[in-house]
Amino acid sequence: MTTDESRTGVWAIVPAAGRGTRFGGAHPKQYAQVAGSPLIRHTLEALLSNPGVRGAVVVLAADDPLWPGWDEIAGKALLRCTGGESRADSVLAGLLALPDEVRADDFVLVHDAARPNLRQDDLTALIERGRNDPVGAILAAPVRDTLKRAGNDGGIDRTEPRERLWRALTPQLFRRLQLTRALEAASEAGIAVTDEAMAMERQGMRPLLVEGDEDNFKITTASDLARFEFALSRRQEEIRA
Ligand SMILES: Nc1ccn([C@@H]2O[C@H](COP(=O)(O)OP(=O)(O)OP(=O)(O)O)[C@@H](O)[C@H]2O)c(=O)n1
Ligand SMILES: C[C@](O)(CO)[C@H](O)COP(=O)(O)O
Repeated sequence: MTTDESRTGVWAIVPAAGRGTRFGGAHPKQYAQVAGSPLIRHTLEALLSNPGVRGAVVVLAADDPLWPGWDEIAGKALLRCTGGESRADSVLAGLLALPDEVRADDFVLVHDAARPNLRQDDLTALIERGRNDPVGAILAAPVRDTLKRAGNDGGIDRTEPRERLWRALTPQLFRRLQLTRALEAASEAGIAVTDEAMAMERQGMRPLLVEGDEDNFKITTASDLARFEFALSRRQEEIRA
C-alpha cells in the first residue's frame, strides 16, 4: 500500500450495463425501485459513503434509458462510460475510463450494480486486506449447503464435494494495469470470464478470499428484490434500535 493510496482511497468501477433478462420487467433491474430509490442508487451510496472509496465510474449500456445523470454521491465524484456485450467488456471499459490520477499499480474495486446490500465492514475489510496482498482480493462466502450435480432428467447425478468451495461475491480488488491486462488476455483467448478473479487466476495469480456477508447477494431474479427490501427494512430497524 503506497502512502498516497492510504490517503486518497480507491476508485470503484460499477458494471451497470446489463439487460436484466433473468429479472424481467420493462426496465433494466438496476433501476427497479426499492424504498423510493433505484437499486443502483443503493449500491452507489453503499460504495461511496465508505471513506476508503474515492470515486466511481458507472458503466452504462449505450442505450441506457434511465440514468439520472448524477455526477456525485456522498460528496464523491461519479463518472460514467459505455459498457460492452459482456460484463467483462464493461469492466474493461470502466478500467479505461478511470481518471488519470489512478496509476497503473493503484488498486481499484469492481462491484456489481446488482449487489446493493454491501456492508460497510465487509467493504472496509476487503480494501484493507486486499491492498496488503501481493495480488488483490475478493469478497466471497463459503458454501454451507450440500451441492448436487443435476442430470438432464432433473434427477440428481451426484453430490459434489464442498470442502474449500466458496461463492465469489463483489467487490473484487485488483491493480489497474494487472486487471486490465488479465481481462484483455482472456478476451483475446476467447475465454468468457464471469468475474475479475477468474481473469487473474488465468494469469497464474491467486487472489485472497475475504469472507463477506451472505446478505451481499446479487439481484438476479424478481424474487431477489423482495429479499433486498426485507434486508433494508431490517437494517433500518437496527439503526433505529
Ligand atoms: N454486458 C454487461 C452485463 C452485465 N453487466 C453488469 O454486471 C452485473 C452482474 O451481471 P448480471 O447480474 O448478470 O446482470 P445482467 O447481465 O443484467 O443480468 P442477466 O444475465 O439476467 O441479463 C450487473 O450489475 C450488470 O448490470 C454489465 O455491466 N455489462
Ligand atoms: C461477478 C459475480 O457477481 C461474482 O459472483 C458473478 O460472476 C456475476 O455473474 P453474472 O452472470 O454476470 O451475474
